[in-house]
Amino acid sequence: MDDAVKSDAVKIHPAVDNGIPPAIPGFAGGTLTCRCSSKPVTVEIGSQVAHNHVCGCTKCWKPDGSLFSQIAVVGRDKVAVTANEDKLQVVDDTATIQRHACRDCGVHMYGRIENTAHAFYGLDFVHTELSKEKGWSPPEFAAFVSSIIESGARPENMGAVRARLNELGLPPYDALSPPLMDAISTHVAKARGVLKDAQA
Ligand SMILES: N[C@@H](CCC(=O)N[C@@H](CS)C(=O)NCC(=O)O)C(=O)O
Ligand SMILES: [Zn+2]
Ligand SMILES: [Zn+2]
Repeated sequence: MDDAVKSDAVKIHPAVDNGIPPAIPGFAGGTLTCRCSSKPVTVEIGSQVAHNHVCGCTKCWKPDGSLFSQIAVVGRDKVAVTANEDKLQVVDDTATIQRHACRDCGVHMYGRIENTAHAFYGLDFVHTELSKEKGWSPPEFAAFVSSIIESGARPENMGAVRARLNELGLPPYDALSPPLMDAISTHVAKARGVLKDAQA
């Protein structure tokens, strides 16, 4: 990276650019609200989230001007739409993750996997920055980093982006983190009967 460029000149996501607040022990959820000034969609999350991370893919919702999204998982039984559900529509019904977005402001309120055979079936994907509550589990890694190029990021800046992610304590990966990729492959191997005694 060019030493003349201050590393914090690389903006990753508003929730991490100025330091990443820690989880609060015992934190048990909150309310996500879309960006509409009138009749906002609200979604109640009834527990702490897991596997929070920033994602560079083109499919996850990003705030305006952000290189990455911030996304975590929570049990689907802990997710309830509590207002203006009629404004939600699925962005792409052919995608593995069905992202339910507000049709007026475009914010994704939750993503759901409906394929019962998928390794992550039972988990919904949520953006905790849509809540006013403090104490959510912070992002722990960066996923699909190379994919930011597909949204227009300059390939020659990728070194600086990865350096900044490392500096923030968000190790960069071009898919999910190794433990999550291992969990997916373990699930597939078990389903195919090629792995019978794994613990994961
Ligand atoms: N390079 C692709 C990667 C897309 C991708 O595979 N995204 C991951 C991380 S969210 C995924 O699991 N997608 C499933 C889906 O979008 O349904 C892009 O940026 O669009
Ligand atoms: Zn909205
Ligand atoms: Zn993504």
